[in-house]
Amino acid sequence: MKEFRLYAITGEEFHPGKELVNVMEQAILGGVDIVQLRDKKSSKIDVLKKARKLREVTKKHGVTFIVNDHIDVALAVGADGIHVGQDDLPLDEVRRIVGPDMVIGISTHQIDEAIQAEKGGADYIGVGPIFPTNSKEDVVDPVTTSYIQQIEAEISIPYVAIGGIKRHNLKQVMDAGAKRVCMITEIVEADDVKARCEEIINLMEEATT
Ligand SMILES: Cc1ncc(COP(=O)(O)OP(=O)(O)O)c(N)n1
Ligand SMILES: Cc1nc(C(=O)O)sc1CCOP(=O)(O)O
Ligand SMILES: [Mg+2]
Repeated sequence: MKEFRLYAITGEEFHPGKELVNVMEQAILGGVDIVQLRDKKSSKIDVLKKARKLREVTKKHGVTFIVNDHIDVALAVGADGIHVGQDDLPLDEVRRIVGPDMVIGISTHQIDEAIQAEKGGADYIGVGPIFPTNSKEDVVDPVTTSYIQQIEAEISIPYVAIGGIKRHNLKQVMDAGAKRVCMITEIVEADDVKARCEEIINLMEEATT
C-alpha cells in the first residue's frame, strides 16, 4: 500500500452544520493521506452515497480511501481498501471477497491479534486505543504507548496508532516509535480543519527530528 503518515476517520456527529465532504477535503488539503469513512448510524444506501462522494474527492487529490465495516460499499465505489475489526469476517474471507489488490486494515488491541493479522495478510493494523476516547462506544481499555513499543519490536507491516490521540499527547505516541497516527475528533472538530492537520503534521515532524 502507499506510504502514509496522517490518517483521518470521519466523524460527522463532531462537526454539526458542516458538510462531510468539505471537512474531509480540508483535511486532505492539510496533509491527510488516508481518509476512512466510518458511519455507524446511516442506512446502507446513505453510507453508499457518502462513500461515492468521498471516493470522488480522495481520487481528485490522490489520497487513499478506506471504508470501515461495509465490504460491499467499498467494492461498489471502488475504494482503495476496507478496515475491519476483530469481530468482523476473518481476514482470509475478506481477502477472498475483495481480491488481491485491495488494502485490508484490521484493528488490534493486543500483540497476539497483531501477530495473527500479520500472518493473515493484513496490509496494515490499527493499534489502539492508546488513550481513552469518547469516539467509539464499545472500546476496550487503553492499551497505552507500551503496546506501540511491543508492536515496534515484533511486527513488520505498517501500523497506525489510534484512540484519544491529540496534539498534546502526540509526542508520547511518536516517542514510543509510531510513525503514523489516526485521529477522529482532533481533526474533524477543529474550526479550521486544514490548519489543524498542518499543525499536527508539523508536530509529528518535530517529534521525529
Ligand atoms: C485505523 C483504524 N483502526 C481501528 C479502527 C477500529 O475499527 P473496529 O474495531 O472495526 O471498530 P469500529 O471503527 O468499526 O467501531 C478503525 N476504524 N480504524
Ligand atoms: C474508531 C476507533 N478505533 C479505535 C481502536 O482502538 O481500535 S479508537 C477509535 C476512536 C478514535 O477517535 P479519536 O481520535 O476521536 O479518539
Ligand atoms: Mg469496524
